[in-house]
Amino acid sequence: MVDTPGLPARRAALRMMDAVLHRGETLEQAERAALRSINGPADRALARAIAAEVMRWLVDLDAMIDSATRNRLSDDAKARSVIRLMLVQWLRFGTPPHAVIATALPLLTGGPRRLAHGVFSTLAKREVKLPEGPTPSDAVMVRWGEKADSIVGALAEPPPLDLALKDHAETEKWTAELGGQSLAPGHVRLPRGTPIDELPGFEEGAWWVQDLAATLPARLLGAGEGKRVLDLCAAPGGKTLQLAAAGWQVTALDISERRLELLRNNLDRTGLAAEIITADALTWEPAKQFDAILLDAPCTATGTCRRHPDVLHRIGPRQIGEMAELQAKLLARAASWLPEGGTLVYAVCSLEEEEGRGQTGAVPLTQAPITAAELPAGLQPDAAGWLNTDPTMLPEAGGMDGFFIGRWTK
Ligand SMILES: C[S@@+](CC[C@H](N)C(=O)[O-])C[C@H]1O[C@@H](n2cnc3c(N)ncnc32)[C@H](O)[C@@H]1O
Repeated sequence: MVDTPGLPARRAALRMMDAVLHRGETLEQAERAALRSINGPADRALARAIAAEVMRWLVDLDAMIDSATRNRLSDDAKARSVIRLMLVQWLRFGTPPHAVIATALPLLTGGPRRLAHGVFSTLAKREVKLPEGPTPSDAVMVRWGEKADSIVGALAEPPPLDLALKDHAETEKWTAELGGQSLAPGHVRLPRGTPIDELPGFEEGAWWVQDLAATLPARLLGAGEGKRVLDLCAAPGGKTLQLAAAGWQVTALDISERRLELLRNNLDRTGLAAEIITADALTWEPAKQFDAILLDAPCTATGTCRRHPDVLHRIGPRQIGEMAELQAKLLARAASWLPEGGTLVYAVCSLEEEEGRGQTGAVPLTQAPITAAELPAGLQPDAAGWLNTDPTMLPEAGGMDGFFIGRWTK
C-alpha cells in the first residue's frame, strides 16, 4: 500500500512522542530509532519539528483537548497523541484544518478516527489559540515555584545561537564579521537557526557552539598560565576547549568513549590540546595533583529546556534524586583531590534545587563566592555568592540556559 505523502513523517513524530512520554527517552534518542525508516530530509525535519513543538506546548494542547471531550482521554491514548499532532500543525505551522485532518486521520486506521476528527473540528471551529508562552505542568510549578511561569513562558521560541571564541582578543572582529552581538569577551550571539558549518571561522576552529551560561564555569577559574586543571566529566568538551584556550594544561576525563570522540574532534578542529582519560570518576584515582578542578556534573539538564522541551516531561523526583546522589559522590571525590590553595568549580545545567544549591552543604572546602564583577553585565550571583542562571535572564538579548555554579578553595 502506498502511504499518503507526509504520513511516514507524522507516524515517526508519534513514535517519538511515545518514546519520550511513556518510555522516558530523550527526544534525541527517540529520533535515532524513529527516523531510521524516513528517507527525505524534509520529512525528517517535519517529524522532528512536530515532536518538539508537541513537547513545548504539551500542557496547553492537552488543556484544549480536555475542553472538547466529555470523557477525558487517558494520557497514553493514541487519539490524544494524534490530536496533539493535529493541533500543532494547525496552530504552530499554519496548516489549514482540512489538510491537517486529511493527513492525520490515516494514523488512526482501525481506531477512534471519528473522535479525533470531532475533537479537532470542535477546537478549529472555536478558533482556539495558544497563549503567548507555554504553560508549565503542575509538577514543574511545584518544583520551581513562582519562577515556573516566566521560565516556561520563555520557551515559546528556540534560543539564539551562541558561539564561544578561541581567542577573546578577537571578539570585536568576529562580532562584526558574523554580524552578531557580544555579551562578554569571547562570546558572539547569532539569530537562532543560523546554519553553523557555513559560517566563517568554523573550519579553522576559531569558535565552537556553547551557550553563554555554559561558558561561565570555566570563566570562573580565570587564566590558566600553564597551571593544571582536571576537567571532570568533560565530554563533548566545550569547557575543555575554553580551559585550554585560557592557558590551562587540561586533563579531560569522561566515562563515555563515544562522547570523548566528539571531544577529540573538537580539539582537532580548534588546534587545542588536552590529555584525555576514559574512566569512571567514581573509581578513578589521579596520579598527579591539579591546581583546579572543574566538575561539570551529569544532571537532569532541565536548564536546557529551551533547546530540549522534552526534558520537562521526562524528569521527575526519581531522576532528580538519582542525579543528586551521583553529584554528591562526584563532588566529595573532587573535593578530596584538591591540594591546599586549589580551586574547585561545580556546575550543573539544571534548575533543580537538589542538584544545585542543595549540593553545597556537604562540601568540605571554603566557599570562594562568585562576584558580579566576574560575570557578563546584567548577571548577579545570589547574596551568598552562588550563581543561578535561567532562560529569563538577559531577556532583551535572548535569554540563556539554566545553570547552578558554585566555587570553593582549599
Ligand atoms: C554535563 S555533561 C559534561 C559536558 C561537558 N563538560 C562540556 O562542557 O561539554 C556530563 C558528562 O558526565 C559524564 N559522566 C557521567 N557519569 C560519569 C562518571 N561516573 N565518570 C565520569 N564521567 C561521567 C557523561 O558521560 C557526560 O559526558
